[in-house]
Amino acid sequence: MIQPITYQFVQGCFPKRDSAAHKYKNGFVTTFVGSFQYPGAARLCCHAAAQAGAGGVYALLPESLWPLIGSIPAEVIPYMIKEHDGVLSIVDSVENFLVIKEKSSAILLGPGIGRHASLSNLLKSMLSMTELPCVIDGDGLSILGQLGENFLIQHSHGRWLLTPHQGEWQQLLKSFEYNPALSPQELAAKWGCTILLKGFPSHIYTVDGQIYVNTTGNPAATTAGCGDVLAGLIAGYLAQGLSPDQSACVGIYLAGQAADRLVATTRRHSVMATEILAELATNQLTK
Ligand SMILES: NC(=O)C1=CN([C@@H]2O[C@H](COP(=O)(O)OP(=O)(O)OC[C@H]3O[C@@H](n4cnc5c(N)ncnc54)[C@H](O)[C@@H]3O)[C@@H](O)[C@H]2O)[C@@H](O)CC1
Ligand SMILES: Nc1ncnc2c1ncn2[C@@H]1O[C@H](COP(=O)(O)OP(=O)(O)O)[C@@H](O)[C@H]1O
Repeated sequence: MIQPITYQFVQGCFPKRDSAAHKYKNGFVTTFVGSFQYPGAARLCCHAAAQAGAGGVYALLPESLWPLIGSIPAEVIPYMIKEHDGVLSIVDSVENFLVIKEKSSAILLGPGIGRHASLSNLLKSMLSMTELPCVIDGDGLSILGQLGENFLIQHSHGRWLLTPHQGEWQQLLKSFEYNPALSPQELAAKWGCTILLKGFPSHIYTVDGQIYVNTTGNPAATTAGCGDVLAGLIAGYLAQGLSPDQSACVGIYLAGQAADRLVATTRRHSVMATEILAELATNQLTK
């Protein structure tokens, strides 16, 4: 049965914060997002994860982004990775990843990292070295396609959440040599991971066969960067202890609702990713 995501459902999922809370109890996110080509992806993902309430956000960033560090939110803790001729040092990346993942409770990989051949080994190492729940989006999905279906099945164990748009989904199926019409419901169970298939409406397919359908959102949010905000939000909730299914439902509902409010108040046909963030900062969830 397909279950609509409702206000009550989302409200019931929100993390509770008690008086003994401190930042490490609230959960940190380790992010590997953005590149010289896509600095905005780093900015949007990290901002969204912090705003969702993660205790902190670590960002593994290529050293070429250092001149732009001022555009990354001040709350984010950067770990700059050495590069040789524009290629990230695998040793440096993995060393830093090992340090910060120990202090984290969720990982976000992929948006805006690019698709350089060397990233395949890098992502493989990171994904093999952690048991933490992990959101994989954007270029991370393309690289996952190269790593193969068996790698996904062997490592996901219900902890990974894939957030493709239709283009990324079709590409992933092609990489795994699947019929493009294959049901995401069957694949979520086979792969052992949650799949959030973005579109209108967006659907969430869980490992145990449940399907959720989002009830918020509109095409105004089909602008570059809105997916990065969504991925960051989801990772932020994942870090605070929500399950991959809950994090996906909460993230997509909130981002869609923010876009709905913006369209209703501005009467515009289009919204920007930074406007979604600003809207969520003022109104997280409305009835
Ligand atoms: N400000 C930034 O730095 C931004 C960085 N981004 C990153 O840029 C990288 C490339 O992202 P792209 O999404 O452009 O990937 P691609 O460069 O692979 O483009 C997507 C392809 O899929 C096709 N497609 C089919 N259905 C689609 C759908 N529903 N939505 C989108 N495309 C569809 C498109 O026609 C296109 O050929 C990703 O890592 C992404 O995270 C983007 O999120 C945009 C913003
Ligand atoms: N047809 C649609 N109608 C409404 N919302 C959509 C539609 N397609 C995508 N979305 C939403 O718009 C955002 C865009 O995501 P995505 O395409 O991944 O953008 P990007 O990767 O460029 O940031 C997501 O929040 C997604 O849920």
